[in-house]
Amino acid sequence: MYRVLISDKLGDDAVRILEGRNIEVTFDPAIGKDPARLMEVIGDFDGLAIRSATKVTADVISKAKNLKVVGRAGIGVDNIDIPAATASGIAVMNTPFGNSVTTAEHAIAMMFALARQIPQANESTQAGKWEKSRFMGLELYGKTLGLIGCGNIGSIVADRARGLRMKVVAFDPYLTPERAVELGVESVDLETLLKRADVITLHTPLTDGTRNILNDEALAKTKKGVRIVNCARGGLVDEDALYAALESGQVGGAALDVFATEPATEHKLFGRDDVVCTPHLGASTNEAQENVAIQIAEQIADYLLVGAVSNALNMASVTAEEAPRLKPYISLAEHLGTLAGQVIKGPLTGFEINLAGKVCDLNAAPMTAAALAGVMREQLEGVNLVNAEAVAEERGVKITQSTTHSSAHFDSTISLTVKTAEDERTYVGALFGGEPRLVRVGDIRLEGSFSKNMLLLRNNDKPGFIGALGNILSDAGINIATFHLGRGGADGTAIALVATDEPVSDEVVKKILTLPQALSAYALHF
Ligand SMILES: NC(=O)c1ccc[n+]([C@@H]2O[C@H](COP(=O)([O-])OP(=O)(O)OC[C@H]3O[C@@H](n4cnc5c(N)ncnc54)[C@H](O)[C@@H]3O)[C@@H](O)[C@H]2O)c1
Ligand SMILES: O=C(O)CC[C@@H](O)C(=O)O
Repeated sequence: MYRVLISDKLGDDAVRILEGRNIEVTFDPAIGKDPARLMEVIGDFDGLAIRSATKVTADVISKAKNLKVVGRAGIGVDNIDIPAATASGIAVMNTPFGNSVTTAEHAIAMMFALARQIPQANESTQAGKWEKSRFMGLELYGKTLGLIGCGNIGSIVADRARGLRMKVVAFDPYLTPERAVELGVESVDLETLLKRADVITLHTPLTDGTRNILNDEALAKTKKGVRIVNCARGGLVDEDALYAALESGQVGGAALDVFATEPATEHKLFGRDDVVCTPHLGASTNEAQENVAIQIAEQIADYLLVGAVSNALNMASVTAEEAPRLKPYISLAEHLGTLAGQVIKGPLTGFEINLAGKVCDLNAAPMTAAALAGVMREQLEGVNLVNAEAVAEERGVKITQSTTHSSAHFDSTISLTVKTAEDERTYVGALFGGEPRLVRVGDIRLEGSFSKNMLLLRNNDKPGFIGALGNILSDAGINIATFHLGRGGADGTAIALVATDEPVSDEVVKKILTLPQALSAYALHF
């Protein structure tokens, strides 16, 4: 039974869904705030579901010996060390849409709070003051909203702002002209946005390209009195620069849901009349939390139980519908890779995979990853579908994928060619009744299934070899389970694929190689 830890506050639906799918759940939001405890317990779990409090650091990952998936109920994954997770073969998923509407609404609410000073007016009124003349607001109708980042949340903010009859300009290097037209926004460069916006709202991830995107220099280019809203990530706005710009009046007000350091319990921007703050509440509605809890629980369960991959940040997607169809082909690809990995000597330099026939209709990425993982696992520990491509790329392996829509003798075949500095080998496999079979080695056709202990032999196709081989194996107490022959190599050679009940030792392999017809012999395990 798989075990999942929920280490942050998450909607109850997550527990119900996971348990309903026969997964054991530990729900303890205190663990997310206690890194030492997280390190202590994480080794017991196959899955981890989090929000933003739990920090999945490289240290945590190093202790997560059974962990297969980290699911972030939300969007931002800056609390997860994704390269470390990938290196350990752990899938990282998020729920990119579940809280978008709620967060966009928070940004709009923050814009209104700033424009009409609602928090300050509320506090003053409830304190018994009636300061009607103190709170002169800004009408948003006809004003220009500058969106920095126009993805899921930015687009919804644009839509709501247009409903308020604001003009929307957007800076987003990835916004296509067609999408801008569809959204009714004007796509502009950052300089233009800074110059024209009455209110600027940020909706980008925090990356090297966006960190401090509103710094001293940028704020100096804005309209005097501009309002700034940040419901995306702390660190997008340089907080010292913002403080100075508020002091000088260059910025007329700021509404911040996020901070460079969180939780932000003390801050130089606190206590100002021109600043409105919330404690990272963007996603905090029952609706959004229910959405993300349900989505992440289903994604984690689908991944662990079915092999389906949705919204993963470090591997290709596989739908729950295609996962069962892909499964036997993934197994075939992995068997071919495992075979190849046991035969090659020295580091892998090139890897080619060709899908032929009906298999071309399926998602190729998991098959490529499985075959690569199979090859490399023989040389490196801990390679799996999640990290195979990254590990191969790191080692400079040239990966080539191709498809051929017809397959000569089979419904579908997977062909794998592996290259090292000295060698190049090709293995082709197909499915028989859903089971993986080897159907070609180099240019020699054969038809053999994979089993736990095997011998792969190449010999000159001359009399006496099979009898002598049988004698060596029987002298070593090894029983032959199945024997498949392939003949007709261009160089007059034959291939034998022999399944044995017992493993074949190196010593026995050496004896086989003393036979005059023997060209190569490999003891394989699957
Ligand atoms: N406050 C909260 O509680 C809360 C809730 C949800 C999401 N968020 C945050 O909101 C942000 C946006 O989320 P989203 O779902 O819209 O993400 P998204 O990926 O859909 O959109 C981000 C957009 O930023 C754009 N972008 C990237 N680099 C840019 C750059 N240098 N300049 C301008 N634009 C750039 C991208 O092209 C993309 O369109 C994320 O940081 C997310 O973590 C915060
Ligand atoms: O879980 C939260 O409350 C924060 C969510 C938000 O920052 C996100 O990135 O989805």
